[in-house]
Amino acid sequence: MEYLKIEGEFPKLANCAVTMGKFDGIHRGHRKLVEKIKERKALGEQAVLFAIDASSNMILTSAERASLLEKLGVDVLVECQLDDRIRHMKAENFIKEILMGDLGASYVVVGEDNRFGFERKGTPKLLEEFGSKYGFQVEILSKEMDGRRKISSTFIREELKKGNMEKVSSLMGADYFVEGQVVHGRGMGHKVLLPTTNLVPPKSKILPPNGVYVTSSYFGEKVYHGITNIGYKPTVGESFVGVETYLFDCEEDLYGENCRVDFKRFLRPERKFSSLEALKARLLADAEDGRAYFNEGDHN
Ligand SMILES: Cc1cc2nc3c(=O)[nH]c(=O)nc-3n(C[C@H](O)[C@H](O)[C@H](O)COP(=O)(O)O)c2cc1C
Ligand SMILES: Nc1ncnc2c1ncn2[C@@H]1O[C@H](COP(=O)(O)OP(=O)(O)OP(=O)(O)O)[C@@H](O)[C@H]1O
Repeated sequence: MEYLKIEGEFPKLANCAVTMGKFDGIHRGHRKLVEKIKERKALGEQAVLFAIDASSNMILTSAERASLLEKLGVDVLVECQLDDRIRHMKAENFIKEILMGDLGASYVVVGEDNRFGFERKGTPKLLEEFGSKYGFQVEILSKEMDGRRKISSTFIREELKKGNMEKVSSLMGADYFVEGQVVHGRGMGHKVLLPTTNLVPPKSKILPPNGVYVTSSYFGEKVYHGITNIGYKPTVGESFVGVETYLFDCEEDLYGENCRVDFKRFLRPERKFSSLEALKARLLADAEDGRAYFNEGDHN
């Protein structure tokens, strides 16, 4: 996949099947649009995703989103900051200058309530009018629903803030995750409690509430089930929010490795324990709850 971060001028592309929007989280609705642009590859078009980059309070960081879109089969990711030029560009000019002029769109697909351009005046109907006048095809998709509510990044952020990880997974069509390099903690876990892997989550990413979760940790193709604490470790006191995982049945040295932690279910809030012994007893009980989750039904 070609990853084009726009700073100023847009690249000149041609014969593109384009979808556009903010695309934070890549949820089930977004995946439908990605499938549509991929279908157009059979006609010799490039599958292009035009994403506005919000860069803070994200479900996925820009790098995580790029890597996911590459796996999903997007050919070109055009990522653009919502700067003054884009914010003030009239919808008609956005279609003419960027969609038609720069991206050479031959096909555009958006959701039915997509809005773009200055004051969000651009609509799917406007795209259709330009499409029939200038000869590019436009497809408007109905919204992917969860019961009676439309799936959106806003909906996912709300559920993430509640720690409702099963709902988040169902809306996204994949688990919420945190990625990073395994770093050294203070080593106390290993000596007094249980061995753990520590990650420092990216600052731009929204985290679910501090607490303990059932997780799967991926090291390349290798996966370990486990339980993860998000928080400040109040019993011992830490100055930053960490993501710390006890991996079941793992005796490997994983320091320095890249890891992706997929969040499955919230178990309990983080709390301050009166002693490390009390914390350890709780961790062992949490581990039993975590193992029970993976023995239920088809969880993996
Ligand atoms: C699954 C899990 C749950 C945890 N829950 C808590 C908690 O509720 N309260 C707390 O103060 N620390 C909690 N911790 C963090 C421990 O305090 C931490 O493992 C210990 O302080 C060792 O940290 P270190 O690796 O930085 O030495 C938890 C850690 C894990 C892995
Ligand atoms: N549930 C959905 N079903 C189909 N298409 C969708 C759905 N949600 C968004 N889209 C479309 O995906 C593109 C990107 O959407 P965008 O990320 O901007 O909105 P969103 O997911 O509703 O997020 P937010 O809540 O932040 O507005 C747009 O074309 C939008 O219409």
